[in-house]
Amino acid sequence: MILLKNGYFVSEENDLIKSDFLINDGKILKMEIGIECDEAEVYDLAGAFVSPGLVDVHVHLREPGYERKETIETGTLAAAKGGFTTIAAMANTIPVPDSVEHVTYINDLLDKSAKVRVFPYAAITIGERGEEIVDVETLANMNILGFSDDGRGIQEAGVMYQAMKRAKEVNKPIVAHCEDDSLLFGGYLHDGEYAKENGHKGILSVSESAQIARDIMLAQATGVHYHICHISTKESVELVRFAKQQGIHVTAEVSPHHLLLCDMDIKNDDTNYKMNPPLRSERDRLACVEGLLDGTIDVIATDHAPHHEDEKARNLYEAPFGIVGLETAFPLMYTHFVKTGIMTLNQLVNCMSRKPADIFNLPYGKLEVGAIADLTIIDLEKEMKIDPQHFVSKGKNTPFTGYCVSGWPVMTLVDGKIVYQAMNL
Ligand SMILES: NC(=O)N[C@@H](CC(=O)O)C(=O)O
Ligand SMILES: [Zn+2]
Ligand SMILES: [Zn+2]
Repeated sequence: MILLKNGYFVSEENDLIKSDFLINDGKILKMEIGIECDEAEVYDLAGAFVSPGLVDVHVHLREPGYERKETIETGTLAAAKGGFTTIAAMANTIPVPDSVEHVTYINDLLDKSAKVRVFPYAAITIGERGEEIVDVETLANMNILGFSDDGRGIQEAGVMYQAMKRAKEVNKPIVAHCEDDSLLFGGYLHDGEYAKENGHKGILSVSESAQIARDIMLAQATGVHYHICHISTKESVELVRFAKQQGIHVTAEVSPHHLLLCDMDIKNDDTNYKMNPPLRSERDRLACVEGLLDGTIDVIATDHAPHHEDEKARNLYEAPFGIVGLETAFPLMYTHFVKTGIMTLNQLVNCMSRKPADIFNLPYGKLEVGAIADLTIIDLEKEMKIDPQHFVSKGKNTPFTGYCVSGWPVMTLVDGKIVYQAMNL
């Protein structure tokens, strides 16, 4: 039994409410002030904030296959340190989880090494090659969150249509990285001011939005739950807004970096600003913020994409796409969106915990008596500079080095067990 004393949670009305939390057998047993319990291990939260455990539906753990970049152990430790209790692992590993054998192998590795709850995605197509669809009906029964070929778009409309039809039948979402390869023209940064001024090849916004437009029509035709990964352009947001108005079952995520940065924030061709989709224009960034605030975009997902230092040391053209995010997402969002009054703390908790659980039909993201005891304790006052050398992730590739932010997670509980605890708590 664990007793957390003197915490605060946030109500739907965005009021901070003082409470103790008694946790037993993986559940919240009591939630009120003045709980006493002799048998419990007691922790004084000293006024810290208690959030339902954060949920990240878009993480690259890299294992199996790319253990040099990250392992299940280091990636899930980073999740725990960042306050995430449930994460979903993308399928661009070696092997790709595209068969019963490969999904079983990955689930076994997760059972052995994961420090937080992890659901893998199964791929949509064999080898994420966009051609042959996986055995959707069988894989749907294997503890997977949904189907995704993240890292690549599905180029053929017919392949996507058939995958959606089959996913709909088994009640699983299609989680889509939207990118039309025929519209890339060798680009590797957003086709905007920074690319032009510095002589780089640009990625058109339409390479994302054109595929989203296609897929929204396919989602309407099939009735599948279609979830869009890392949305980044104004046009994409407008398409999702339209789709929701039509009653099409579409959800979308946005990453903290697309909410915080635009292409003009790139400094000195630093590859820590290179990710896919790229940092877009300020106008796109503002559209993403607006979309998140009005509910067009449902959730925040980090797209934690660790790479080795050697790989990121290459030039902008040659370095791989991707930045880490698990250990900085909450403090960045809290500091730049809640403290500035752009969104409420309750809205942030909704976007990072309740809604990601809800849209994927997971029983998490709840802070109430009887709920599963996935809790994140956050020191909203604690201010600290982001220093990648302190990351537990193997990936140090962040553009946020030196940002002074507050709202650091200090304790994370999964199923009522402490999986992370800061030294000073
Ligand atoms: N986002 C990225 O820039 N990179 C991701 C792939 C992806 O999410 O598309 C990766 O696996 O490195
Ligand atoms: Zn992607
Ligand atoms: Zn990704």
